[in-house]
Amino acid sequence: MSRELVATLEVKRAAFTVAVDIAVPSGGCVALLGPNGSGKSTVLGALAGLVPLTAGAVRVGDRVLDGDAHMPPDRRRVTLLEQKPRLFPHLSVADNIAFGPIAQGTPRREALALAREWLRRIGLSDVGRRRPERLSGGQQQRVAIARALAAEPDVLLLDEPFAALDATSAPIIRRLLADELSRTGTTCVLVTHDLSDAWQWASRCIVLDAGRVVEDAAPAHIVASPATPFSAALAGYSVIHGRWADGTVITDDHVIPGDAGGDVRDGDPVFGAVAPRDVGFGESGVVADRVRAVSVRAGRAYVEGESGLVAEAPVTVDLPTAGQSVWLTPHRMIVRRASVQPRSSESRTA
Ligand SMILES: Nc1ncnc2c1ncn2[C@@H]1O[C@H](COP(=O)(O)OP(=O)(O)OP(=O)(O)O)[C@@H](O)[C@H]1O
Repeated sequence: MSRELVATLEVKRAAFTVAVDIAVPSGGCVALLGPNGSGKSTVLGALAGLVPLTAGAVRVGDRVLDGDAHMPPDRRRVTLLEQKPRLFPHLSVADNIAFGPIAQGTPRREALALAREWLRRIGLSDVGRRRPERLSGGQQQRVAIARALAAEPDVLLLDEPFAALDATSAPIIRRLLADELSRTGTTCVLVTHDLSDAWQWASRCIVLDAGRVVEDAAPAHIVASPATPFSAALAGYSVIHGRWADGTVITDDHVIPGDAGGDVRDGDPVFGAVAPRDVGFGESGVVADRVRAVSVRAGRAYVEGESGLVAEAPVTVDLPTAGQSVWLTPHRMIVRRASVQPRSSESRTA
């Protein structure tokens, strides 16, 4: 049975409009990324049937969820898992997990046996009779995952499911969810602010800005060659904004050489993406800068200039301090037009 998700969404929320096409192959995962307020949760709400479409259609396999008619959320076999577990407070943990199967017609005794099996799988066998309020946040999120998957949805929508978890719970829950998604072959859309999660889970990343798709590419492509300032910053590059002229990016204060694609013309607004490892610093160089901050991580130092450039260096060298003048030299800067249309060469499908 195919669980391919194909959606063409248009949603208007007051002055805000989302217009997005999404296709996720059966059992696959697509990541939705974008700045705050770009429309990611609205897209998930629309797919779940919680936010009405102004126009468009949603299909999973051969089942039409939106189009000529609107299928209500509880019949769509599409489950939304958010940052907060949102368990039913008046039901026991086991009854929370059994809720979906019972609603779908599974006899109560059988559904509770299923819930016990899920509790064993998530390492919480001894808490089935408790109310959710007596569990920690991480335990509640594990139960929320079990409740979501026990209902055997065709599509699981994940809205930053790891964001509220501590450093101990997060990897356990990541692993649990990854195992269960691959075991059950559930199709998945993941909203995240973490490119590592997108890299690990998704075959494609769709980047939204102001309700429209501005980038649609494989995670590896976004890491190597980000097409928007947002994804460049997400991938760990320093981002410089300016205008392109004579092989350089001209900012208010600096002139920085870069490598632009053929579609960039003199005078175009552009952004440059520079990896810290590609920036040197010293007493002479390309950009006369002032040190904003110096940080140290895993034996490497990061010298951040007021220009926005960051230089990586060994901690053994004589490091400058904040406020000190320094010359920064970017050896390689990817330059792209600042307002990017969706990549026409990339298919919208995953
Ligand atoms: N119930 C609502 N009524 C009207 N407008 C709304 C409603 N919910 C969200 N919006 C607007 O829709 C836009 C997109 O919001 P949305 O929550 O989808 O963004 P997001 O990308 O998920 O943001 P974040 O990363 O902060 O969670 C915002 O401008 C927001 O103000």
